[in-house]
Amino acid sequence: MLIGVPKEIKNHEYRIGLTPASVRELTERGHQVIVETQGGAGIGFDDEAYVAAGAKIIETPEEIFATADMIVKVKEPQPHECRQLREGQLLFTYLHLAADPEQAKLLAESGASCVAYETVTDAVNGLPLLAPMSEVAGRLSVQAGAYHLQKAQGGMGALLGGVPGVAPAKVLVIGGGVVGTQAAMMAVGLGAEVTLLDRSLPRLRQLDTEFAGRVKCVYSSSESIESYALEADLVIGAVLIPGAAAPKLLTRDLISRMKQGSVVVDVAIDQGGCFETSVATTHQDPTYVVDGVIHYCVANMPGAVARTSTMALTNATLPFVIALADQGVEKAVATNPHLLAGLNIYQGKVTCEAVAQALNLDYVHPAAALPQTVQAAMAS
Ligand SMILES: NC(=O)C1=CN([C@@H]2O[C@H](COP(=O)(O)OP(=O)(O)OC[C@H]3O[C@@H](n4cnc5c(N)ncnc54)[C@H](O)[C@@H]3O)[C@@H](O)[C@H]2O)C=CC1
Ligand SMILES: CC(=O)C(=O)O
Ligand SMILES: [Mg+2]
Repeated sequence: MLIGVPKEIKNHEYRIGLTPASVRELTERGHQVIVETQGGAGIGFDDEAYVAAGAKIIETPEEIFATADMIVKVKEPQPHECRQLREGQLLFTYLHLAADPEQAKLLAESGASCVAYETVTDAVNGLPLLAPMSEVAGRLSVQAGAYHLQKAQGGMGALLGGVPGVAPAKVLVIGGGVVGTQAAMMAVGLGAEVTLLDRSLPRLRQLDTEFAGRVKCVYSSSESIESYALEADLVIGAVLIPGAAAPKLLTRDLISRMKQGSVVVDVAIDQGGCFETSVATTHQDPTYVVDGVIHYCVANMPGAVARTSTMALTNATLPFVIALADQGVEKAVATNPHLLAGLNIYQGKVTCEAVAQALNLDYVHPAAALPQTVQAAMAS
């Protein structure tokens, strides 16, 4: 298969879909890989490293989109990238379609098969291609929050850990999955007073044991969200209903009653955000203020530490890239239900139920969208 890797074009996005090490794995299996010139240069993967791994360097993204059988990216394609996709082509990247009707429309119109990293599943109810970036974003969320609590950044001037004689700041983490757990761990490490809310009792039990009393693990309800948010210096939004738009858990009214100079970090912004006042921001201009509360809503937080993130992401995506390249999309998803869960758009049809629901579009079960011959093979 001819695999194409264009340079990422979102604001301050230096990650890349394949490292030279992952290119080598693919070329050793007989695949061809084309990489846009300077695609990994921002994080120390220069063109020579890709050539040494067996890739060919291509001058323009247009040539990559025009020739590759599979496009491997990191962030969701931007509108002019979507328009270059074509029928029969395979796109493998983050999509976050529930919050992005325009992208969903363009991808459906392209006729391409689009597999979203964030809805690929695993055998233990996890999201293995979201998890590494959630680990990064969870850890970063506390760094971002701590920074913006500083007076010169517009914050109230609080130090997360306090000092002897002065109480630590209060951190509220809403959602105790991968992002929330990593955020709580970092906040504990910095000495903050941490409360974590989740709606899953098994998850709360597990975290209560793991944090051994160092984090208050509380059931998430409108009441608990309100009472802890009003006391908080930093709130981190880390909820997810896979594939779906994030529920709005902090209302505008509640935000208006929070402490002046407090900070909210909405990590769930890529699924539309879990605070009513959240609007996606960029690394270049990451924050804005609503009613005295600083909002940090960067939709590609891991891009800030792009070298670590690229390696963590490609460690997880490579086995799936190999499966897709070796078998082609139809056979790969037909033989792996976890990859099938990643199929969001197939030849114009929306094949992820949560996305279809969020965007009020017709849903076709992914297995039913595949060609008859593949369906027959799946049934036997
Ligand atoms: N902004 C960025 O750069 C990045 C954003 N993300 C996003 O962060 C979000 C969280 O991701 P993960 O931690 O990997 O998801 P996860 O699935 O591991 O955890 C989500 C948690 O939210 C909980 N939850 C659901 N509804 C809730 C509610 N009403 N109240 C409290 N908890 C609730 C679930 O029980 C689950 O424990 C996702 O939207 C993900 O796409 C992830 C990486 C980077
Ligand atoms: C998950 C995601 O949106 C990111 O890594 O940018
Ligand atoms: Mg600003």
